Amino acid sequence: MQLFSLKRFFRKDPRLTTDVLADLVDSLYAPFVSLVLGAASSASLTFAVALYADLPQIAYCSALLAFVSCVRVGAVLAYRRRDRAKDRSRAALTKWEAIYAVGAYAFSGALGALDVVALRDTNDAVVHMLVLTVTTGCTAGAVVRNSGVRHIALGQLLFNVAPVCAAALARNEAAYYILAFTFFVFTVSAFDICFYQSANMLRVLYARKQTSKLAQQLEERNKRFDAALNNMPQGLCMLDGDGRLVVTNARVANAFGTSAANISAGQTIEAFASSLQASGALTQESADLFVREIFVNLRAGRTACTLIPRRDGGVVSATQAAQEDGGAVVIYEDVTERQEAEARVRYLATHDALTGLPNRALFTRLLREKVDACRGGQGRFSLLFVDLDRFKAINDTLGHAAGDALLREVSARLKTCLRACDAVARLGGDEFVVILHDMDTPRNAVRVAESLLACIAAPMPIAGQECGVSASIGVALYPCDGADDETLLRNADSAMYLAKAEGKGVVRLFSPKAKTQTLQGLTLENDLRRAIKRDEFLLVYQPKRCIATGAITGVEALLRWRHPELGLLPPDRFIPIAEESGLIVPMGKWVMERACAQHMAWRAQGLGPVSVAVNLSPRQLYDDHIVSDICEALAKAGMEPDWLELEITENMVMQDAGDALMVLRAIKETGVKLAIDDFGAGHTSFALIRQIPLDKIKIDRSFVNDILTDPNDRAIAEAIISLGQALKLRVVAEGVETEAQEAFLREHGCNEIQGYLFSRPLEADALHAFVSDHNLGRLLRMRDSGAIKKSA
Ligand SMILES: Nc1nc2c(ncn2[C@@H]2O[C@@H]3COP(=O)(O)O[C@H]4[C@@H](O)[C@H](n5cnc6c(=O)[nH]c(N)nc65)O[C@@H]4COP(=O)(O)O[C@H]3[C@H]2O)c(=O)[nH]1
Repeated sequence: MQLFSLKRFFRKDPRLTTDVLADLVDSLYAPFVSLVLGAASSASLTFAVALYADLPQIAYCSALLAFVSCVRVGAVLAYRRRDRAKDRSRAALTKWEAIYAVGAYAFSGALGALDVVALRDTNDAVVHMLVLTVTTGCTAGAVVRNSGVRHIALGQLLFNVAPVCAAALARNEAAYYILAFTFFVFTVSAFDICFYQSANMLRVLYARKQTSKLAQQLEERNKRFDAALNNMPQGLCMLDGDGRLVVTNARVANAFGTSAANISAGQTIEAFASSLQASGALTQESADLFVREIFVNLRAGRTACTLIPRRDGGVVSATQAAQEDGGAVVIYEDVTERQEAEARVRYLATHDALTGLPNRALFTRLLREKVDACRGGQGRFSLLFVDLDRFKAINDTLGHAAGDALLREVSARLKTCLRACDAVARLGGDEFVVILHDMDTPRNAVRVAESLLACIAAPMPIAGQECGVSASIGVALYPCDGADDETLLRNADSAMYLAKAEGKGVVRLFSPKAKTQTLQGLTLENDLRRAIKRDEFLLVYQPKRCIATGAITGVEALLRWRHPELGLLPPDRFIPIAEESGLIVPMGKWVMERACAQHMAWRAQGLGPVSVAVNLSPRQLYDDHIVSDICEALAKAGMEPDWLELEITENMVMQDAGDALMVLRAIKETGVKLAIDDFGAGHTSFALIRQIPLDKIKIDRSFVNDILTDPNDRAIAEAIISLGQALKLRVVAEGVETEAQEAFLREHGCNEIQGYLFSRPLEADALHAFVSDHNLGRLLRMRDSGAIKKSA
């Protein structure tokens, strides 16, 4: 069927790509020698025939043949000289194919003409034989040579053979009929060969193109694979089922901190492990683990991850994934940093970052384990709840960095004072807890707790200054003060609360009383939160008297709390709670506003010039809004600032020469007066006092109390008065109860006194009446003594 499918034979393959067309055109022009030799031999032979037959028409044909051959040789030379790079377009190729086809058809036409002339014009059998030999040879050559381009091969076949057959039949002789038939058979066979050769050549060309395309794709894929392999952050090894490295990258060596020379494809995993060991990357043990795990996973065909310790302390993770062919892919990664980070996270989850002590979470676990271990009479222990006294004030005064340093110092001291078997933890803030192993009697537990107190109380250098801090400790014993961890901790906390309530800096054992006190403390704090809104606070005012003139110069506003159930509470019952909880800030603001308003109310009622003093707490001093709060209180009342006096305590400025001074100067700039309260009780350096913009010093009540009997107190009082005089500050003595005390103070140059001698703190109306009476009495005394007349 193929043989007679002429349409198909002539049709160009639709898949014919430009590349393949180029190869086909090349196949036409490439056999140069055969073309030259074929042309030369056929031309010379036909010339010889022409001479032999002595027929000019044969000579013309052979001349035409020679001419066409020369043109064809020229075309081949031109094709070979062309610029291949530019001349690869489909149009150019089609042009060259057409040039070749014209040459081939012309050559065959000339040959066919020769055959017709020879068979028609002569009966010489030798001429016929020579001409037909040339035709047969050229036809066979053309079919073989041009079979890549079928229409050229077929065209030549037809142009060569058809004239022979026609001329042979025209002779009307039996022998020439046979000749025509033979040529016909030859044509059909040549046709078949041409078809086969053509198809085969196309197949080969397509296959070659496909192969080169695949090779190119493979090369590109390999390049991509290599790029991916060498640029991935992890090391990769592909192993065959026998544990031999098939593929690997340089990162494997990096992960083990060794050179890439130690690893190569084709190596067994044992050889690889040995080279890692020899290079010092792995210990013998790690190398064994490295090989063992790979084979275990290979055999089980499972995916698994192994951590391989390096000799330098690093860790490499090997994640092995099984492959279908029995091999595996292993990803090696240096996870040293990740492991360290995880360890750090684990550490931080259980330890306090500031002090390095176990945190609440770890301590809760330790305490629970301890209780479990001691359950059923298996053991006893003590739990201490340690809370620093006035830590918040210290933190606020000296700053957080100093507070942190103090906490670190305290935890270091606690650790040093305890045995290795005891445990200490920081619950948060300034709260520490201690488990005293085997400490089963109250006496022993208290003894250790007191030694901790002493240890904490020793002066510590914080922020470049000697700082003294005390702590309160509550003690609960297992199992008598709590059979489970929560109860025990709660009871130790209650005992600590009792220690705070009973003066701070002491140790208290848990008792039902401690529990009640704690409950009261907590209840008070809750009540305190609501007290401002419910208007439960009130101010009382204690007058101050000028020693020289006897006039009331000012009053000190003192806070009281009218508790709905507990009645009137003095400040020492609630100020410490307010300080601890921070409620002192809004409370202090309320006091300032109320005192200013009262001062203006008295003035409106005709009371003479009486300044009003208000106590400031450390928390207030370091509150960002203190200056604006002062201005607001003055503005609300419409009061001039120099009638308001703010009393700060010595401790508030004791250890800070920076922040405290800055705030105090800003306060002073508002125009209010500043007094230092309880002077002498702290450790303020005289150098520091000089830097504070003060107006007044108040001698602490504790010195005034025994001023006549205790030489030390007397010396201190005298020194304070001298200091005040030297710094040109007014000196006020607090807590003056007797005339003898007043006489002493007068004699030594003290300016003012405050105390029960002439007045307790009074409510606003009572104070108004007191000052009016006092002034009236004074006027009368002055008139009686003639002082008024004299001055008038
Ligand atoms: N034994 C005796 N005591 C006398 C005598 N004269 C006065 N006092 C008492 O001494 C305290 C003087 O106040 P302070 O030193 O500022 O000491 C105050 C002050 O530090 C604090 N406080 C009172 N009100 C406030 C306030 O509004 N804000 C702040 N932050 N603290 C306040 O509470 C402390 C105690 O205040 P109060 O209980 O009112 O006690 C007052 C007063 O009643 C006397 O002759 N003999």
